[in-house]
Amino acid sequence: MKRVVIFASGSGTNAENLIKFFHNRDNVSVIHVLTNNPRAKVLQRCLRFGVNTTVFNKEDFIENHKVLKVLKSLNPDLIVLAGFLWKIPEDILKKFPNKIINIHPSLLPKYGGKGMYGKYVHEAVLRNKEVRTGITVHYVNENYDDGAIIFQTHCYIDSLDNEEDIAKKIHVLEMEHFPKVVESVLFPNG
Ligand SMILES: Nc1nc2c(c(=O)[nH]1)N[C@@H](CN(C=O)c1ccc(C(=O)N[C@@H](CCC(=O)O)C(=O)O)cc1)CN2
Ligand SMILES: NCC(=O)N[C@@H]1O[C@H](COP(=O)([O-])[O-])[C@@H](O)[C@H]1O
Repeated sequence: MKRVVIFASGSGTNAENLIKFFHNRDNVSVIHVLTNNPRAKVLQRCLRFGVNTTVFNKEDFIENHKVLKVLKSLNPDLIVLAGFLWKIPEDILKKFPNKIINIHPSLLPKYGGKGMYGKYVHEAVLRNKEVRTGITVHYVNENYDDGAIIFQTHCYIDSLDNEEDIAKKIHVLEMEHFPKVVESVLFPNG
């Protein structure tokens, strides 16, 4: 059984989508969700599906390595960042090399890096009058949005689209593709 752990900071629609996708599989389980936000809606979603959660603060994450200790006890095969808004620190990266992936709501390398998350990405895409945007799933390294790209797919931006319209198009792509990308990472040989 492949063990998947998710980090999320907000609504958690991607986390829920992954939990549902793997819910009745006998070879993959989303065993735990961690968040830095005690008010994150992802916590309610996990409660509904009986998925255990951990809420942590900056000290646990960076100073006392409590999050690393939790991850070691969980022993995940894959760590998935799904709307997680803090930088994964060196200690976790070193402990789980090539085992951490992230979903980003743009066609990297464009519109990535510090400050580029959620609506800020869509606003920048709009501001620059892009005709296409999309999603990228990539491995996580010490920088934001800089790791090896695993998957990308795109959608088109219509002239009347606003930031919310783009967010909806991105959401559709994420719901459709992310679980299958996670599965392909877990089982690279099919
Ligand atoms: N080591 C890594 N950690 C994380 C990565 C990564 O690629 N390497 N990806 C991010 C997710 N992400 C984009 O996909 C991202 C999230 C947040 C930010 C950002 O600028 N955050 C702010 C803090 C925001 C807040 O606390 O509300 C900041 O760092 O000042 C950029 C990119 C997850 N972790
Ligand atoms: N740079 C990271 C970033 O912007 N991630 C984005 O946050 C959203 C989380 O939605 P969710 O909480 O409903 O899954 C998703 O669109 C994800 O691509």
